[in-house]
Amino acid sequence: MTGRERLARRGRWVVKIGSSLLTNDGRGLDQQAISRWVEQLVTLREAGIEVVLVSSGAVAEGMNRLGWKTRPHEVFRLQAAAAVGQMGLVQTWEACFWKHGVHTAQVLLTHDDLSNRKRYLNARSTLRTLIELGVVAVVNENDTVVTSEIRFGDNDTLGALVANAVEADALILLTDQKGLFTADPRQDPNAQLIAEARAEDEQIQAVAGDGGALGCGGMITKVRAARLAARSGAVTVIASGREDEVLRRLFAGEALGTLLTPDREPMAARKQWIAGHLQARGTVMVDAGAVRALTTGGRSLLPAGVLNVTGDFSRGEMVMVLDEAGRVIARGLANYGAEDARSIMGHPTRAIESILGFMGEEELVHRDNMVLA
Ligand SMILES: Nc1ncnc2c1ncn2[C@@H]1O[C@H](COP(=O)(O)OP(=O)(O)O)[C@@H](O)[C@H]1O
Ligand SMILES: N[C@@H](CCC(=O)OP(=O)(O)O)C(=O)O
Repeated sequence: MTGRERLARRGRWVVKIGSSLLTNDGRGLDQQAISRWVEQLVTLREAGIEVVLVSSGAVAEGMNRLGWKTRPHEVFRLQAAAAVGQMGLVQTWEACFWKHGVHTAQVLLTHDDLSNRKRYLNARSTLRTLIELGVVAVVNENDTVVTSEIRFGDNDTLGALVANAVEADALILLTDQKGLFTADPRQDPNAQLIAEARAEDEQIQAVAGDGGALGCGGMITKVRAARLAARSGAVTVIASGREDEVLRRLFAGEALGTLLTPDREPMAARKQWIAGHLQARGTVMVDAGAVRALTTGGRSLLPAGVLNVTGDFSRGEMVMVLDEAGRVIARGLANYGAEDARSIMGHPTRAIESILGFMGEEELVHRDNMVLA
């Protein structure tokens, strides 16, 4: 399946919208553009895509509200502007989504939140819970508390780390250019659009230049973000947010913008990411039939094959799957928390609803979320 076709499947997208787009090149929040993106995001959700939004623009909108014409250099001024502008950003997103009956949530993150293991897991769990609740998280950097040394600065990197945390299928970076060009089109009118490349390709790093007056990082940070996102198997698209119906058309598989793909098969990358970044919070002991189904049949783990559950894990957390001798045969993300898992273990799938009072997934651990030992 090509990267473009993958976009046309149900899945999870992290959509990042840059400052220059959101603030209409610094003239204030572009309410019309924002409501058009929201309409498209709502359509995607209806088509089964789970959406997390990364919204820049706090500093640019703060500057606009404070009447500042040039971006200050002092961190404390940037932080003050961000604090002012963030109010406008979240108000606008919330009002637009609410017209469609969709709840939003403000999530402000720092570098520490995503590099410290415990906080990373907390942030991941909050984001995943919001997704499950059908709420659109509107993520930005927590500009008012970060110091210059630990700032992301640009939201491309933040978008990629959020894509890792929620194991997204796609990172969509909407910006003011049609995609990545062979040179900065602001400087070189002959620059050509690159339709597709490997995220790891050294050459695309070389052609990416820095940003405009309002944005931070330019294409350099977008290309780096694509490499980061590829670690957990996400494809990245850099496309113009000004293109009519850009999100709907990408979902329809249209070749818009620049597609940057992981070198490894996305599922393998994603599984490796899960295995390397999450700690097991419990164990699930399974019978010989389940061991065979998992190891030689490439199947998911159903509650029927489970003999014992230990630990106190929540839905979405990692568990170790053990055989009857206590050997680890796999690790994977549990679809049910420990208590529910204990209730349904040993029971056929059709009994889940009557035992728990609701029906979640058929599997206790889906094979896509499982890495064999
Ligand atoms: N090779 C390139 N292709 C396209 N744009 C480039 C390239 N190199 C540098 N740029 C610049 O990157 C800018 C987009 O980045 P940026 O200003 O940070 O926007 P955003 O706020 O969307 O992150 C473009 O306006 C463009 O001038
Ligand atoms: N957190 C900052 C984002 C900085 C920024 O401009 O990022 P970007 O537009 O992604 O280059 C803000 O909201 O202003």
